[in-house]
Amino acid sequence: MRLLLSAKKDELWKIARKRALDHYPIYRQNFFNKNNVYLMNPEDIEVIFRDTSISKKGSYYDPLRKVVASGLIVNDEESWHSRRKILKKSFDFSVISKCIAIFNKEVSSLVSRLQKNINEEVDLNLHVENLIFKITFANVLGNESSITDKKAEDYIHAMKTVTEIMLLKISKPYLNFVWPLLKAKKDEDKSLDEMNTYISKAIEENSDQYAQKNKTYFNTLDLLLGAPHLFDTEGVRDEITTFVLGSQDTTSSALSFILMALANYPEHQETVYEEIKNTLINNQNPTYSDLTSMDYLDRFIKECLRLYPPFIMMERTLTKDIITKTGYRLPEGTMVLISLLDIQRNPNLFPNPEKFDPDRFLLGNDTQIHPFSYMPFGAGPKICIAQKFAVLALKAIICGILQNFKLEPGTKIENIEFSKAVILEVKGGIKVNLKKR
Ligand code: HEM
Repeated sequence: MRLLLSAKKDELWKIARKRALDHYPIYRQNFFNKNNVYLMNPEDIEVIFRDTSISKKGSYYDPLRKVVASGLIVNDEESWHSRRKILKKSFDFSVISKCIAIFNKEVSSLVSRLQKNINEEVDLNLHVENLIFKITFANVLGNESSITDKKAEDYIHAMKTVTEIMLLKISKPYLNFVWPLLKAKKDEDKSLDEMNTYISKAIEENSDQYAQKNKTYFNTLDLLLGAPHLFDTEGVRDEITTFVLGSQDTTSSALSFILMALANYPEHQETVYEEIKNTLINNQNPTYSDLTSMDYLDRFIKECLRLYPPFIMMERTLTKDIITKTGYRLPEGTMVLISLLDIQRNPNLFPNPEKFDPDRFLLGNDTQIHPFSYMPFGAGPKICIAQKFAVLALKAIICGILQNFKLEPGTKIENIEFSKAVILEVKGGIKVNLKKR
């Protein structure tokens, strides 16, 4: 333990990766007197993730609770079930198929902006932040007209401060004792206030749509306002903030790594591009069915999310003693950590794990993959509610970019070093070179 504490942050990161490789299927690491167990065997994980009566989301998620007290992602109460049932309707076919027009509009304006960067090395993440915020928010409100670039930027700025502080609290839980004295607390309160004011105003401005009669289409806000017995004023705000927070960094991270992989593997980029060209013959915008029909793009994204899972770690705290399938006794109160980065690169679960091979996910080959060994969107009843929406958005953005640009590497895969964050990032960001198609 002393050895661990004295090592530098980078060293700790490497030690954690090596431990995961050396100690499959399980290892323990005490952290501030807490009994933390890393599980890697999919059958062990399945027991905990399928049965919500034996575990809950524990203190790992506390910093998030400060931001979205009752939001779905941290809700372990009875109400989770009924709230999720209602919110799930936000991602019904009738709703997300309508979002494709918004995706296409935002992607077109991104492409126009990027035309100015031809032959330059760009960090595309910086360019897509606004786009991701706008498409998530437009889906929630069913209306994008009230979201100006300036408003999006201000919100994203406040959200970044809050997420950085969340990371600080997760990595240094002992700060809790002196938190009220720190400047970070003031920054957190100010940014949270800005976020809440922004969302409350958007709710107020868009609530009148809900009152319209004979609606055939219900966006997230309609669904929330239509169930006041489940969502009070704060509940509505918490769920909307949860969607925005849950979407922003995860989707940006996924996109950055996908673009890096496209740029670094030109043969795969060509195959993806051919598929796009053959589907969108007149270089038109994709429809919902175009996006769902692109199988190679689908496998390419899956392989990127295997090697580069945006949500690095999931956690559950046991509410009962259990014996794992591999025979270990874990007492009530154990914090179980699921490191997606390690599990999805483990050679016991993925042969030749470092090889970039989208065909692992080819129909037939994918039967070898245990669903609880590949979980970029989580697994079990608490799986990401917006998985389909996120993949469609990623596909629409990639279509727009590859229809107009050829990508060459700025950042080289062999040189990347991950930042020690909650959401997967590369130190110094990911850069690609934009060439004209
Ligand atoms: C590539 C993008 C995304 C990734 C990789 C991702 C990943 C995840 C993961 C791993 C979980 C499970 C966490 C756990 O069990 O501890 C989760 C849950 C969740 N995600 Fe996503 N997510 C993405 C996009 C989105 C988007 C676009 C939204 C909203 C519009 C969203 C909203 C949520 C919500 C509300 C939950 C909690 C669900 C529940 O507990 O019932 N996510 N996500």
